[in-house]
Amino acid sequence: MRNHPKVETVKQHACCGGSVRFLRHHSEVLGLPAEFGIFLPKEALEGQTVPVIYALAGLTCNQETFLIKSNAIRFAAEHGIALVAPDTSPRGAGVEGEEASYDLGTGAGFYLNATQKPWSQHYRMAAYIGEELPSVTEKLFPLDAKRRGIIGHSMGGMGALIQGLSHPNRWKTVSALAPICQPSAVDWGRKAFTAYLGEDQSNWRAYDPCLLLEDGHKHSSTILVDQGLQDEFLGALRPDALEHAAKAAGQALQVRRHDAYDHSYWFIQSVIEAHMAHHARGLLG
Ligand SMILES: N[C@@H](CCC(=O)N[C@@H](CS)C(=O)NCC(=O)O)C(=O)O
Repeated sequence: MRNHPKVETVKQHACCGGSVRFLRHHSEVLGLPAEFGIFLPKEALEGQTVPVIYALAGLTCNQETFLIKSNAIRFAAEHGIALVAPDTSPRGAGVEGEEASYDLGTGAGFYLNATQKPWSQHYRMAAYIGEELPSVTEKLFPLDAKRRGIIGHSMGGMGALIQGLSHPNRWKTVSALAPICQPSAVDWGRKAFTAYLGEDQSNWRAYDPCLLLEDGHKHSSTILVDQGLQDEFLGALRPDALEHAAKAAGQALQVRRHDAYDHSYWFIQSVIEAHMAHHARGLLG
């Protein structure tokens, strides 16, 4: 692999014919050390340039969670696609109260760029996942910047939808698992947006998938969303609102609902194959 002086390999394991690694670097955007996970399929280890899917996890998770629990690696390996899994927030920013609750601060960066003190100095996950991380990983490994997909779960599903809608040229394919679809209208989003973005709700629109659609942002591909109907957070996720907003905006969207499934990675494991196939169609086709 190409050398990059600022990036340190923390752990490395052979997996599904390729390699899963956890790397630490100094993030300029976050102003802190940051860790991310990556799966490189065997094609990348052999030097071929491969497509890549960025995977955003939900509240309380870190750079390991999606790679360990989703079962995505097996299918990424079959398709010859890399996976990149960032953390869900900066770590050790030193903001008072950042460890106090599971849905604000550490583990809950909401994939946005905070504008309000004391969060604004380090809580800049939108720029991190959208700009810095792709630039770092694409310098280090043979990943194709023109064939990037993005997927996420819950808060990360919201992040994937936001990135896909607001930066359609950055991501060729988009999908989400039980995403927070209308954060401005639910407790999770209102709490986070008030803290990170302030009281003025006009500043929330750039981070709300439904409002982005209302404001004319679209992605040229069909967005795939899966949702369990026994999800304990269903009321706060609002897939119906996303469907309405997409219909009104003319955004192609497929929402698949599944009777027995909850919000956990057991649900994700059960639908991940279809998501990897969705990305493979767009990235390899
Ligand atoms: N109140 C719950 C909410 C956290 C939660 O359900 N997180 C989801 C994402 S929103 C998750 O993926 N948790 C990690 C896991 O299931 O391994 C908790 O603190 O455990």
